[in-house]
Amino acid sequence: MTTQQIPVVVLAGFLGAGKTTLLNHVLRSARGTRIGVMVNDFGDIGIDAMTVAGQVGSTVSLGNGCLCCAVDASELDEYLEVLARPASRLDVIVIEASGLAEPQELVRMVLASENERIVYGGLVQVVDAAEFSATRQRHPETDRHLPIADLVVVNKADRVSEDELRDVHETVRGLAGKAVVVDARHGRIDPELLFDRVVPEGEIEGQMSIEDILYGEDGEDAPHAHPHAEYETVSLAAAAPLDPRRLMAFLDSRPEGLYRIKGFVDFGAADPANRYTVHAVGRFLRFYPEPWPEGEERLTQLVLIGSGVDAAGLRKELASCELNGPQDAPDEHGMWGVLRYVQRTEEEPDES
Ligand SMILES: Nc1nc2c(ncn2[C@@H]2O[C@H](COP(=O)(O)OP(=O)(O)OP(=O)(O)O)[C@@H](O)[C@H]2O)c(=O)[nH]1
Repeated sequence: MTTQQIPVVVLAGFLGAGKTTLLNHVLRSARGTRIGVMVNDFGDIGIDAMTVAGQVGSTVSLGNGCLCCAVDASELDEYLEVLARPASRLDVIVIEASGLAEPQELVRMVLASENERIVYGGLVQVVDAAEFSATRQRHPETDRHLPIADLVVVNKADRVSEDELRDVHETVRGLAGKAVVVDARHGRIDPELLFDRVVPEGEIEGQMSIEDILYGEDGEDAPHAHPHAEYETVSLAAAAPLDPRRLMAFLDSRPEGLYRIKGFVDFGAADPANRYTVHAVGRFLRFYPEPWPEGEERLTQLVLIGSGVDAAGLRKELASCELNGPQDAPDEHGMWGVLRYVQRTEEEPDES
């Protein structure tokens, strides 16, 4: 009996590009394909793991830290072992890299895995169409990530004009070599694009060979540039609800370097029914209210990622948003500032 190897697809892209959104779309529209998910979050609180649509028993979170910096592939192997055991009956495994990971390192680690039940299934690189130029300027290494991709998704097509989208698409196509380049809104790609791109043995589609990736183009295992060396992460978990006005004042004046915020906010009596998922990517800010999951502890959990930021100052500012007991109740219009950033149409259910 021959055992089918499970393809392991690496899903990468800069902070906030839309990896989790794409992954959730794929999970929702998988139609019978059994997908195992490995999430590599950056920050003490695993926000991504919490926002990936649950497939019980087939999601593992790699927690704080960057997988691409692990000294060897043993931690990855440990998790692959869990996901790839025959009882899981998975058809494909997707590793969502942290937004600061070096995708080449992740690919190397999958290729180096000793697990015989898995095979490298390709690299998907998600690009934020609206932030692409700015990200390239700040992180020129972005250009190195595209040629090793098998599929590049130019996401957030809705956030740019048609001309801008064409420009980004053309630039990406120029950098991405033979990779397939598709445009998307809210990560809505055909899931088949992800699963059918199993790489033929000995060859990675695109310009680089497996040897190039394993040993570096010049045959040397050169140390990789770390975008996250310059980034700092601040995590906050607060039991007290936040005051909407104070939080908005904080968000409206957030420093330039604070590129990414994600998490859940409890506004207490100002909206007892809903938990507010918050996302900031660059100057983009959105709240997504949804009923608190049953039995879930009412906590605010935030992860802030930025470069050149004053972590202690941010912590202090966030702490000052917490409500101090009943005498500190938010006023009745307090939520207006938050509701300006709620856009329900963005998370429409899939057409499929
Ligand atoms: N307008 C718009 N917003 C999008 C699109 N795709 C994702 N978003 C929003 O962008 C924000 C970040 O999306 P995520 O999917 O969390 O991004 P990510 O790449 O997983 O983020 P990190 O894990 O922090 O690197 C969220 O508010 C998403 O709803 C899109 O195509 N258009």
